[in-house]
Amino acid sequence: MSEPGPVPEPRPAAEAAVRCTGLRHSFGGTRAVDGVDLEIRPGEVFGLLGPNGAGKTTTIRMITTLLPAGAGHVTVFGLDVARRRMAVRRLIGYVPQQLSADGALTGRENVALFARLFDVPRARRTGQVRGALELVGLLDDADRPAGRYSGGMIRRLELAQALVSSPRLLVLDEPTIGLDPVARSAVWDRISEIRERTGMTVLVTTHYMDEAEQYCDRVALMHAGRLRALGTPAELETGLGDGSTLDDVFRSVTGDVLETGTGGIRDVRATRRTARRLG
Ligand SMILES: Nc1ncnc2c1ncn2[C@@H]1O[C@H](COP(=O)(O)OP(=O)(O)OP(=O)(O)O)[C@@H](O)[C@H]1O
Repeated sequence: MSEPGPVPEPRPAAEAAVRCTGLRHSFGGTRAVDGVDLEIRPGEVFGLLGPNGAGKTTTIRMITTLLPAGAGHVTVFGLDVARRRMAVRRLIGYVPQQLSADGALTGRENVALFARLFDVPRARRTGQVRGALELVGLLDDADRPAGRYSGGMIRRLELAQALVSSPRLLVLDEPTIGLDPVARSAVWDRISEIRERTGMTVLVTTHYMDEAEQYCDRVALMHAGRLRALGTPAELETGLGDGSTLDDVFRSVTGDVLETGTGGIRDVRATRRTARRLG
């Protein structure tokens, strides 16, 4: 009988982009994430939907290595997040909800800063910075201070910062919150175009069900730390009956109302968080 060999490295190409198994995290007595099983396919735009406090950001922070899993397991392109933290980070571009652009620097300088932070080789930096700005449609404004950008332009600048290291997985936490409808669709159009041009996998959280319906390949509806439904928007809506919307699906699986109420889907707190940015 042969000796057991070393544990082989997972095969990245055949792997799911993200796989969460029995994922949990508590803050004191609050179960923020309470047993999430989830698989995101390479190349899809996957939406994690739910009201404030549902556990979306906590889930994303565990996937992006920023928070250790309380229990359960996460892999990103086959790499175990707990054991291969730095390798996983190199595969991910992350745009958090909080401000990450510096208003005193130009758009180009902001993206160049991220290129250095993410160790883009010096010889490739100028080209990668230009390429990322081009992908988000900011080349013409690249040399203006970011403090003069509109809210939508800042969101696109943050996208460019996350894209500059050519990640395989782009993670966006509420990319359109606080933006007017025109800026919101401009951000989504860029996300769709980036996915088409690069084949990147995109994981996005959003409060806006209409955006998820239009732009996500599949969605998971999250409530009180658990996933309550998962599928394509059309599958979920058809499952409930003709003419149903994702809001209806959410209401039917959680018994909760999306649009109003405490912690409701249109909570203005998060909107203010964005409105204050660069102010
Ligand atoms: N650092 C923390 N300390 C204590 N409790 C926290 C912390 N972060 C999140 N929570 C709690 O965990 C739960 C899930 O929060 P989380 O931020 O993951 O939800 P969310 O769906 O992303 O909502 P939001 O859109 O408001 O960010 C909430 O009850 C929240 O109050």
